[in-house]
Amino acid sequence: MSAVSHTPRVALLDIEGTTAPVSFVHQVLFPYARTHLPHLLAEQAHDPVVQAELEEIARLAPGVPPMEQLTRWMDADAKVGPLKALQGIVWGQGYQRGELVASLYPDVVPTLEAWSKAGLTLAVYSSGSQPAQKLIFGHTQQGDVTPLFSKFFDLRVGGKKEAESYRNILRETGWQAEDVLFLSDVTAELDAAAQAGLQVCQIVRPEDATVAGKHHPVAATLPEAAHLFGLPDTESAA
Ligand SMILES: CSCCC(=O)C(=O)COP(=O)(O)O
Ligand SMILES: [Mg+2]
Repeated sequence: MSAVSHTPRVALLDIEGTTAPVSFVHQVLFPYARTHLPHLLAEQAHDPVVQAELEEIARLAPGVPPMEQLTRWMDADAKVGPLKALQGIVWGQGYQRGELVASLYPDVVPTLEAWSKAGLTLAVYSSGSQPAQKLIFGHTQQGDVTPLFSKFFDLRVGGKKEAESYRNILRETGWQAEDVLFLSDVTAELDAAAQAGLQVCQIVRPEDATVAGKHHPVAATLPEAAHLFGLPDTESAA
């Protein structure tokens, strides 16, 4: 049974819990950043990009030593611009050294290839910084899959639990709200996107023990979401 009367033209995808396993983000990426951020701050504090983020930390948390503030944010899994930007820089060094390779759920690349082939526009909206998004999709076990995506949105459009952020994405792209399908594991993000008029689907991955909400269509994988929304899945595109 289809969940919609209007077939989406754009798929806007979350990362953690939707395209990349929560375990990869929390057990590989976050610990890697926690280990390497002190060295980045010690060695590259005068790099203009790092310096700009340190200034932003000082503005948000006056008087708190920057590494202490970053640790507080990491402990709280806070989605804050300077933390996300600096994590992205550290991850970039990790991918470059071959110490990080990104894991995606196995259904992601085949399904996105099928959607792209069918003419869908694909885009990412994650709390991870735009450079970090390009890094994760640029260094997957399946190679560089960034060419699948037309747009990468991060916290610069606003937080993912605020409807205004999705309106900002619509304004920036000219997409019609009803043409866009937002896929995420987090119900508060789906509530905000739905409030802005987007179609939404919760991705509930059994391996991540995601809890299904009551108000939005639910799928365990991207091919399952494809069936709900009248999109091609891997098999029908082959
Ligand atoms: C770019 S991968 C790391 C994602 C990240 O830093 C994060 O906080 C998870 O955010 P998402 O919006 O993808 O759930
Ligand atoms: Mg998520």
